[in-house]
Amino acid sequence: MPLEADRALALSHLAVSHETAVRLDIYVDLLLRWQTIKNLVAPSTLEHVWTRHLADSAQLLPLLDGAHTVVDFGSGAGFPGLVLAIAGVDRPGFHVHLVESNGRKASFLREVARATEAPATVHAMRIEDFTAAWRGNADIVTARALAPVGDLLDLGEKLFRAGARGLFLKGRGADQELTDAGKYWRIDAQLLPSVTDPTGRIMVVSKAARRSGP
Ligand SMILES: C[S@@+](CC[C@H](N)C(=O)[O-])C[C@H]1O[C@@H](n2cnc3c(N)ncnc32)[C@H](O)[C@@H]1O
Repeated sequence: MPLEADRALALSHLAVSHETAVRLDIYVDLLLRWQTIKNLVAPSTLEHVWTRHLADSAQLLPLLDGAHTVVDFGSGAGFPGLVLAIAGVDRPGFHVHLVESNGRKASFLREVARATEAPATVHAMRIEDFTAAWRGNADIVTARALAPVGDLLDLGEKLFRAGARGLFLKGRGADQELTDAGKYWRIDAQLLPSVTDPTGRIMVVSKAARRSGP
């Protein structure tokens, strides 16, 4: 499918303003430019960048409720965190923290955030170091294609203990991940169908507490 048709399909799923669509265009232009030298996403996904990456990320928007602060673990080229920041630009007080340890990807994230004026801060560091130093509040933790939910809960324990909810874009193994993590965590979670991927699931973790003892 040509890029223009993929863009039209993605935008038909997303209720975004003309201004947001323009910002997303800037994002995609930069991604295509940087990709030739920095290899930021799997080349096979570029043809469907709008549906595969942007619309996939943006489907979390309605689930943010009134969240002000989002922390995105392992942002890569910005999915889902940077898309949420761009699409949420008009929400008062909204801010997304993008945590990405790869320096080349972090530079790209900074460049897109600057060019789109997205309310985002890039933390070029390991998630473990970020959470250890984190002193703020987080309403939501997001992640896509980073780790099974049990590992995400380990990484974000401090944030979940303080009341953050999790929004994780998952594949077909989401049920099994919850079963595995349930050995160590008491989890209130819901699995919603992905709008963009028939095998995908959106995992909504409303509460997670580590089980004590064996
Ligand atoms: C498979 S990519 C997924 C990127 C993006 N979330 C997406 O869905 O396209 C995982 C990303 O997480 C980053 N990452 C992995 N472990 C990390 C850690 N402990 N701290 C910070 N970033 C990490 C990697 O550098 C990589 O960019």
